[in-house]
Amino acid sequence: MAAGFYYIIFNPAAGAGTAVDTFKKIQARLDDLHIAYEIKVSRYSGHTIQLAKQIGGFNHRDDAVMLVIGGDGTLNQAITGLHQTEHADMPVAYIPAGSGNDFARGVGLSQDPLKALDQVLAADHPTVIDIGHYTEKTRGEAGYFVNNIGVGFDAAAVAATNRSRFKTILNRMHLGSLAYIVGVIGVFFSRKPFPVAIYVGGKRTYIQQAFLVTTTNHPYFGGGVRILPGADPRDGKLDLIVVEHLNTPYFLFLCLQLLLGRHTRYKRVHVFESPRIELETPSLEFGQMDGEELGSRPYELSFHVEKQNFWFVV
Ligand SMILES: Nc1ncnc2c1ncn2[C@@H]1O[C@H](COP(=O)(O)OP(=O)(O)OP(=O)(O)O)[C@@H](O)[C@H]1O
Repeated sequence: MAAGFYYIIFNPAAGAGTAVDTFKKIQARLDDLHIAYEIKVSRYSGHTIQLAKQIGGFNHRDDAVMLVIGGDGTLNQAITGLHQTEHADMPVAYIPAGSGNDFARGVGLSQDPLKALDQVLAADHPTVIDIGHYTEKTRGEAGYFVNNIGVGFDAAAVAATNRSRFKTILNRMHLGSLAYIVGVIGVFFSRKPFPVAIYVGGKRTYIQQAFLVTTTNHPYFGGGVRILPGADPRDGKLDLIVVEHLNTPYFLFLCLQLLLGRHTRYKRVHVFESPRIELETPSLEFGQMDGEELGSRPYELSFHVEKQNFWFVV
């Protein structure tokens, strides 16, 4: 079955505004091909959730696909909104147009918008890919993530990057990953290790000196860093990595090994894989979800994996 209609959700703020050019290219190609669509533009932070709720709530077509043009945060919000309707099974197509685009990397979707559109248009049935669901008990929140949820180092780096005046400039130069690296260096010297308790398969693991605690759906985070090369977004499991910080030189060594893809072989790097994972941090820590800030708090998180219909071929 071919897609008969595309509901487009477009975030013009994604990629520090570079998504606008991407959107124009996609629209021109759809018009050339006489493909039917309707555009909904995200006008403020969080608006994408409302737009996806409207699409899922009012759609009556069996052949409709929701096509998201934006970054990982936009995709997250579109899926979150769709899951608040009776049409959570509507397939989601995606054109990466953000700064990091880790989901596209993680599932094998091209970073080139027109090539990604070719992958979308080549689909004739939904493709099922894992997404994560989380519940955060400290503040009674719940939701979905497509990439990862991090507590500690990466989340502090996201918070620092978002407050950085360099982010917009670097994004305009297509150097969004560099903005994140600047944030990483900034927090590296300011954050302290913290204790974390992990619960997987009925077993509790306590780690006293955790620094990075990231639960991920696929290998990438932070705009292309392969944090967990073995994480597979189609295996029905989530992966959790905890990197300890014993002292600065050793942590720097582990970071170097991470960049070389060899970090998981060291005993101060802990990897857990399961459809269900729980963790608790007693201290106030930063959190991030798909690159969006979750705020600072003691975290009590439960994760499980769910299946989502997507619409593209890889
Ligand atoms: N019209 C808008 N103006 C400002 N912000 C918006 C608007 N629409 C959505 N947003 C917000 O834009 C933010 C960034 O979106 P998104 O994550 O898609 O892009 P990105 O950060 O550039 O990409 P990535 O997450 O892939 O690095 C989200 O927090 C979203 O709520």
